[in-house]
Amino acid sequence: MKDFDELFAQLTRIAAERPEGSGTVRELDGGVHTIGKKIVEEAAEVWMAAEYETDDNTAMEISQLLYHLQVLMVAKGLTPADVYRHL
Ligand SMILES: N=c1c2ncn([C@@H]3O[C@H](COP(=O)(O)OP(=O)(O)OP(=O)(O)O)[C@@H](O)[C@H]3O)c2ncn1[C@@H]1O[C@H](COP(=O)(O)O)[C@@H](O)[C@H]1O
Repeated sequence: MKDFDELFAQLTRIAAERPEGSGTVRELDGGVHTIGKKIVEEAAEVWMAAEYETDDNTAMEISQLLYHLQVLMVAKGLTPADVYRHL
């Protein structure tokens, strides 16, 4: 099991090393517009899961939203510290 910071470190590494077959690399290559659309889509899936699905499905959709938010952070050069200082 990994936490937010561990996933961010993994995605930062992937962005630098660009391993073959990585979905993260594909998404980063799509750019901020593509990543942004994915975030909106996943946010809607979180909402629908919270209203109509199980808690476990909701947690899974939240994890996917967090992943796509992190991909956007990597694309923009933002770090978790940049976000945490607004919490
Ligand atoms: N946590 C995630 C994660 N959450 C969501 N996703 C992506 O988001 C998609 C889920 O979106 P949807 O529910 O819309 O499913 P979908 O419509 O079939 O997806 P698409 O066709 O839109 O890609 C998945 O298919 C993944 O592509 C993730 N991809 C990767 N990770 C983590 O990131 C790490 C690096 O991933 P790679 O770069 O692919 O190696 C992995 O080890 C995982 O830990």
